[in-house]
Amino acid sequence: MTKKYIVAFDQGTTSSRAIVFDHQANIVALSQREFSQFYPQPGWVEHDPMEIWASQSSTFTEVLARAGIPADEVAAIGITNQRETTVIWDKATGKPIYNAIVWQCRRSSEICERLKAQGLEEYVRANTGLLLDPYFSGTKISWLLENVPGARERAQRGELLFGTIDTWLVWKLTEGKVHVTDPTNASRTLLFNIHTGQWDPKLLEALDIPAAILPEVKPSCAVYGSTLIGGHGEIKVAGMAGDQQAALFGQLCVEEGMAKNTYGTGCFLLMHTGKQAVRSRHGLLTTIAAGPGAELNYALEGAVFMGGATVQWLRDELGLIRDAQDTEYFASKVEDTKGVYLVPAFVGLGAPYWDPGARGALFGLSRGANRNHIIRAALEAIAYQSRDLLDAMSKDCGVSLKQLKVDGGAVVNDFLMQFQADITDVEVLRPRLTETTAMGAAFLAGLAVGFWQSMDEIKHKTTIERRFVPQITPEKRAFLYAAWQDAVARCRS
Ligand SMILES: Nc1ncnc2c1ncn2[C@@H]1O[C@H](COP(=O)(O)OP(=O)(O)O)[C@@H](O)[C@H]1O
Ligand SMILES: O=P(O)(O)OC[C@H](O)CO
Repeated sequence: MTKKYIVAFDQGTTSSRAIVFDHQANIVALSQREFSQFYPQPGWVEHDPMEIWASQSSTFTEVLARAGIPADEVAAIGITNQRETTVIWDKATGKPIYNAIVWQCRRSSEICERLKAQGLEEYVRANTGLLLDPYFSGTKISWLLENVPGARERAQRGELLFGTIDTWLVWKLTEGKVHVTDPTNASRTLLFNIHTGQWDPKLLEALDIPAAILPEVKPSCAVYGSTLIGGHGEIKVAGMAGDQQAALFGQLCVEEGMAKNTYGTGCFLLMHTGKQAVRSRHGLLTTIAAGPGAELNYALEGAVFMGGATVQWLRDELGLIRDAQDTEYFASKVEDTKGVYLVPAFVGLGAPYWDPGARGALFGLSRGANRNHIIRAALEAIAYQSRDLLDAMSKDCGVSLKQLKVDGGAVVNDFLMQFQADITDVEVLRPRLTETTAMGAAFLAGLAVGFWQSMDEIKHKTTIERRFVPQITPEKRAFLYAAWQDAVARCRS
């Protein structure tokens, strides 16, 4: 049977998606399932790993049915995933010992403070490119080993395995045969030395994590194993990257200085820095970029925790909208926010502030402020936070970006994209296919199995659908942004 398709699994924070791509990198079919979010305490966020697997595997069956293709026409499955989210499971039974601790979860703040007190921050910064913040997997693993009864002893006896979601999915797909991750995901764990490309023994010791629970690290573009999931023989599992690095690759930002911003649950601005691991002096992270080869490439990254999730908050907690897309309609009904600013520091602030103790606030309410102003302020907050990242990146690199490639669920919102261009004074480029995260995973998988032969072949497979050009005056931009900075300052812990 000729292999005509690549399927990408895009396991995000709010939903699991499976997308079938053909040889032209067109989307043939898509299937998506949301899954449960658990908030057991303020600032804590969990997922059920079994529900993640069930939602992801069912999207595969569904997407093949929608595309009307048999599983044996699939050349490979590529994987991209929410990063940092931590699962520990029993090697023999496959049962998770606890829920997955999600990247947004703040429960390991105290462990971070402990490590800071031990003077570890500089070592972490220099060797992992990260900071001591509960965002990253390492302290989530420590929390699980400290708090789940018997976990440390079981880990020491070699009975448990750790994985981020990529690792968990490959392990499930291969029925427990393959325990693997890639450098982009490994570089988010706090345990991976981004210069040597190995797990770092000093950090494993400091966090008291047995090396035996860690997966093997293989290149992002490689064949990891095969799966019987489609029920029609073996399909290769090949190519994986954390979702932000997959989006960078899917946007074909593969050379120094190329950048993209993804608007999903969070917002993630990444700039490729080639073979150079640039150290930020303005609150950004150094991370590994995905590429077609085995050599390590790097990126600078700014991560904002509440991007599209701010819109979910308007919908689920305030009941101001019924659907995320309603925000565009309501925000456009008013000329401005009437001075209302929302700082969505609901789980603290990420880059460039790194303030886990900050909390959200709504400022500037007057008697005439209504739902439209609050909704507009929520969308503007997403763009303001992205400007914070862009400014930090410009300071680190000494150059200002003129163009920004965008992707992710929220970029369909024209109001948001226009405001982003206005407030940053940068041209915002929206691609024809905004599923660039999945496309990045598909490219990695397709290159790994020879479905596509080279970067040259995939280079022309993405096109721009719309350019958003800045339209406000420099004075207005400066006025609006100064008030945002003031609002952020008032939310700091
Ligand atoms: N039209 C829209 N306007 C603003 N936000 C939107 C819109 N559509 C979706 N979103 C937001 O985008 C996010 C979903 O994007 P997605 O890329 O699927 O996220 P993830 O990969 O993190 O699960 C949600 O947080 C949702 O609130
Ligand atoms: O699920 P997303 O797309 O918001 O991405 C989550 C990030 O990978 C967290 O670092």
